[in-house]
Amino acid sequence: MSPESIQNGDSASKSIDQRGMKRKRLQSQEHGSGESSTVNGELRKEPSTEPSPRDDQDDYPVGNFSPDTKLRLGKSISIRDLENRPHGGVQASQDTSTNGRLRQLRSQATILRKFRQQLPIWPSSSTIRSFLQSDRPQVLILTGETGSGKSTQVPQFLLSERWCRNGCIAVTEPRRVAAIGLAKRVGSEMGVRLGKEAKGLGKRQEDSVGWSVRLDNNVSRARGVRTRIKYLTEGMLLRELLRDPYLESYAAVIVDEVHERSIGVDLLLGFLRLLLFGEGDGPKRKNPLKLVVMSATTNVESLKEFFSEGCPDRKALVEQISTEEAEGEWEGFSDAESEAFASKKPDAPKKAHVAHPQDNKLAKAQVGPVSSYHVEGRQYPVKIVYLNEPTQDFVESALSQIFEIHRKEPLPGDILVFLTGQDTIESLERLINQCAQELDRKLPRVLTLPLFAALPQAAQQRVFERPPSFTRKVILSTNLAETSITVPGVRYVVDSGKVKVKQYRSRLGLDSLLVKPISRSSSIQRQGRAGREAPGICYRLYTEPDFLQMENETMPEILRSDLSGSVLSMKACGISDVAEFPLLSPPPRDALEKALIHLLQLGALNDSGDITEVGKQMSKMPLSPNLARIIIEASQPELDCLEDVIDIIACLSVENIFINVVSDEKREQAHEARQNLYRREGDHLTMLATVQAYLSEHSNRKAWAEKYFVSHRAMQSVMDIRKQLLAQCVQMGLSSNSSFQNSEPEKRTVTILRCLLKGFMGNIARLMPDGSYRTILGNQTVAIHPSSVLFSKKVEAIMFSEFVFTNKSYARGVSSIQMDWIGELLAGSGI
Ligand SMILES: Nc1ncnc2c1ncn2[C@@H]1O[C@H](COP(=O)(O)OP(=O)(O)OP(=O)(O)O)[C@@H](O)[C@H]1O
Repeated sequence: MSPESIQNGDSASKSIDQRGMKRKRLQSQEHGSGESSTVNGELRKEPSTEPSPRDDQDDYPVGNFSPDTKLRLGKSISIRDLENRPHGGVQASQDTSTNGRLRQLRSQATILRKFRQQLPIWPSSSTIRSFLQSDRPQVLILTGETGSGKSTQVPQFLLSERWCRNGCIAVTEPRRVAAIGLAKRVGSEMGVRLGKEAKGLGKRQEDSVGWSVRLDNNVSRARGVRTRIKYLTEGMLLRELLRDPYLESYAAVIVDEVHERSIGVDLLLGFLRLLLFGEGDGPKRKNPLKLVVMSATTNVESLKEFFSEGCPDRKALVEQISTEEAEGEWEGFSDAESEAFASKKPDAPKKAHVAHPQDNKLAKAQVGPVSSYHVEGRQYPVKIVYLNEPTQDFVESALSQIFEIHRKEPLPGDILVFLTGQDTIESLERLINQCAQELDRKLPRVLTLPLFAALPQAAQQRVFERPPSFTRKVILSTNLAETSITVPGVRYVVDSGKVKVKQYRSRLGLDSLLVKPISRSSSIQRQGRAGREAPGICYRLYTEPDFLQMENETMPEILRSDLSGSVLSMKACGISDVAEFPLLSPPPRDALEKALIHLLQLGALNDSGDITEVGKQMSKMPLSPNLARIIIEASQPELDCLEDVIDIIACLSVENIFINVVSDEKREQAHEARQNLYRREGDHLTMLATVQAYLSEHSNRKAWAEKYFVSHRAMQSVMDIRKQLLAQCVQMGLSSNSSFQNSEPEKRTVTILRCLLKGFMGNIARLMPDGSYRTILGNQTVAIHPSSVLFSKKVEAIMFSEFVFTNKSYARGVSSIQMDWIGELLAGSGI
């Protein structure tokens, strides 16, 4: 079985309408963007994946129920019953008025309340609230099994607190798909309208739940609407900090899935610690902020230590606890005691009960600024199955595991498979579709759905939809689905045990992408995507000894990444001495210095290390400093190639716009078909030509993409990102006039490449006499990646956008440049 043999590409065609290459400026409308899915290997045309007005409504994801989940509501109602009713479980009503809609939402919330009451976290509601009741800033570190109800319930528990009555709760999630899914679910549970759907109710206040993620800010701005809970990605809250440094619009912040230790989480924890405890200047807000840090798998002690270090009352707190311990009145909360209390075990230590804040007014006043609590219990068991022998090829093992489950297990029971990236997902998708065509007709059909970051948002949301009847969903995901999300219907998890991680090599100043074993914490999170609606099974495609050898936790991103973006965020938020910024895992000093130097070279900082105007603009963009610098350069009136550069950057933000073909025959066909898109200057201008040709296609973009072996899916994401970047540039007053389009093509090409060079000045290599390329900074040998249009070409120097290390060091996204440009650039940047 070869993964590419299922391609539907037409025979190669050389003729691209040259007029079609000229596009309308600023055009970002999609045409023919209907996404396809594959049911039993047959391509099906689905409705357009462009967000429709219904996408923000909770028509299917009224709680995203799986069809047969019994709510355990007592005798008669199952989720299937609910789904069969319009509006997720409310009697059919012709009343489409606002009041009618609100009534429907409320009935649905009443039904869901019974489900919520069954969650392991439910009995701990008042305990959790009592940790945050003092009139000082407080932190609660909350742990509990996957699926116990942390992400959906904790914000709702806090809403009724006195200190929260007029505020909003921000809940951060590592990824947008989780933020949107949770907002929808919690909106249904609360019985309120979501985001912009809430319009206000005249004299009465209307409560709402919203979300804010890249490309999509769904928060109502209507008068009379109070957004009570807002789910957002960590990056979005960091950006809000730039606008509202004291986060005055929030009464509480909940940082969810802290174990992921993304750079965003670590920076947020640092900013929040400063905001809560001031450190030097005292707390910085009028009302004390409450912070809850949550995860199923985290190191509670290190978090406690981190926040306690920043807390000015720390000494007093420690003394107070120890005095009272001696008196036998206050025990604080050891995990065992909390657990015993939460589960109301008859043998719970009496002292723990006495010490419980909700039961003891004195103790309530003494709950310290930093506490921790563990919620005991999980909803449904998940059986773990290991391989007996290690596998050499996890894609093939996943394929046989999927079909074993499919043949053996009855419906319902969708399968969620964890893989490393878009490339492995797409190969497995093709293999599954091939095998599915040969399936016995008596077996259910198979619907494969990919899920990775570069997928357009609407396509990502499809994994939450209910499959057609007699069909099993097989979701192929990166670690995007690893935490926070509940994919309805999933009973089986297949875990490859691998993840693709970015690793920064500070000596070389280059990022590389590596496939590595996951940590135990990730493995537990992956397992936890089953057992959320019914008992489940997790098939680990590794042996038990391999599991035991895994690192406990994933290495924090801040210790393995280029820190330029983080340092820029700190500088933009007014942190002058970044080495003093509180971080849970402080990175080595030389990594910080490298980042400072890099930002200086980019012109984001001045010689005194202060942020410049250019740096401030860069910090507002949802891009790495390199890419943000390129955009600013391109918007200079004398260069003025902003829109072309945006098209290239949008392509760089997805994994690959071209379909990865494997066999020699297909490769030749693809090469032939793409001839008119290829540019001799290299990959960046080839990307630009491809976007322009795609935009000029008005009849059927999907067919166009197939014909040129271009990934339609990737191009849809490119269109999304492009639209967002154009809007962002307009908002920031960066614009271009049309004269650039009229200038000579040769001159335009040089201008674009020189703009790119401004951001990629660390990624340049020159040709050596022996025919190899060596980087100018770092003196590292790199080869041009086989996927590049410049593969095996010899040019005097190259610039590249990505460094990949597989069996050797490769430059990916390569353009040919001239040595004299480099000379001018280096002279200007003071390197
Ligand atoms: N979108 C949804 N559709 C259906 N059920 C959901 C949805 N979101 C949550 N649930 C149900 O609510 C339960 C609690 O989910 P929640 O996300 O609050 O748990 P959690 O403790 O935060 O889990 P994790 O640590 O894995 O993120 C889930 O196990 C599931 O049964």
